[in-house]
Amino acid sequence: MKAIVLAAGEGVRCTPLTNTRSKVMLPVANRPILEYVISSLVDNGIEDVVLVVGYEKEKVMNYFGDGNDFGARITYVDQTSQLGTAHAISQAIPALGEDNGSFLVLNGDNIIEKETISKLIADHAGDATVLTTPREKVCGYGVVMSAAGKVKGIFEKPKRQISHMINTGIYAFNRDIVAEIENTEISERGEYEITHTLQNMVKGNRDVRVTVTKNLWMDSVYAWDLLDTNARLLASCESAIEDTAIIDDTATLIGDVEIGEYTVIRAGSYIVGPVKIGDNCDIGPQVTILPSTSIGNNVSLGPFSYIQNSILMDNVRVDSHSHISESIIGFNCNLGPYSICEVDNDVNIEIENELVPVEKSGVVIGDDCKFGSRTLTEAGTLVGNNCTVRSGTTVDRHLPANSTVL
Ligand SMILES: CC(=O)N[C@H]1[C@@H](OP(=O)(O)O)O[C@H](CO)[C@@H](O)[C@@H]1O
Repeated sequence: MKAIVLAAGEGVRCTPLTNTRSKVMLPVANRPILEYVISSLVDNGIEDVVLVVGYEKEKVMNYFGDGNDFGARITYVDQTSQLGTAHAISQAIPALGEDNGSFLVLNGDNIIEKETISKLIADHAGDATVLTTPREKVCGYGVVMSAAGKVKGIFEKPKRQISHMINTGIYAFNRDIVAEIENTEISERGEYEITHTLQNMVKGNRDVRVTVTKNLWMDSVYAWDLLDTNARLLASCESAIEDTAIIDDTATLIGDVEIGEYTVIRAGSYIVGPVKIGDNCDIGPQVTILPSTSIGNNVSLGPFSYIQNSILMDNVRVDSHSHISESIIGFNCNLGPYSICEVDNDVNIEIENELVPVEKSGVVIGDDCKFGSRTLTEAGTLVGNNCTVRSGTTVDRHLPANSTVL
């Protein structure tokens, strides 16, 4: 069996983190989201992967290359205009080659594990099989109604809660889906949607089946949702310390802590897992890192800094006495001494002209930002890429990319 993975979209609601890379390349537990999808395929014996790329495709292609390092054989298909999921699949099908057997389709931006798709692969029969999962809130997803294992209706982002089974965006199709896709009309959202294709098939009495997974399937709709996904993935990490790492005798490590190559943990630092720390990091002295935190490669944390439930991407530098909690700090950021990322409960974050309620929030900072000393960034603030925040200032609203706060 071969697989088509859709990885062409931007993920606009994950702004500012998706301003220079697509959502599939955002790191959680120090791996891009797409790597979890590829691994779950390879673990199920599916090595031939057609990857549909588009937005910021070079970053995807540079990371995954021909797939060899990940145990896969990857063929890339460039979707130059993003005209919907059915369009993306139709562009990719020729790259499956002569093989006329059934194939899988997956979204590249949902985190899954091996078992999530094992049952779909085993169960697929009929013309198409849709993988669903139960969710209390189905808003923003495709919703599936079924009886006796057959799909009775699939509705894209309905206004009413008509079922608790959501479409995971993972399917097994027979090759003759091509003709069905060709007959799919453009939707009211202006796209060719595979859910529309499937609904047409149901109406035409084709054999469209459903299978359910209760295994891992996580979607990060907004940037701050990555923290939940990160915590869930870290929960299954195990202690592992590379031989080349240097841990001072007076440092305390509790629970599952992963430490990469050549990383130094200096005197008096206190780390409570689950925590992942990448390669070549310089931590401490006297740094506190609490669950559930992922720290990328080449990160330095100055004395007395405190990090909790956060994601720090590669090449971040945090100076002494800084406080980062419930926050995401993008690649190559520099936070001066006494930088505070404030945390608050019940914050409403404005995004894409919508106010989104968040139970507990810190801040999200895009790539290449520079904060001077003694800055305070208020809870729920999104800072775009390449911003400069001068010493002693408070950031109390979203900053567009390339802003300077004096
Ligand atoms: C047209 C289409 O394919 N919609 C899918 C797809 O929605 P997006 O908004 O494209 O992410 O993925 C969802 C799962 O993440 C699924 O629930 C939905 O039905």
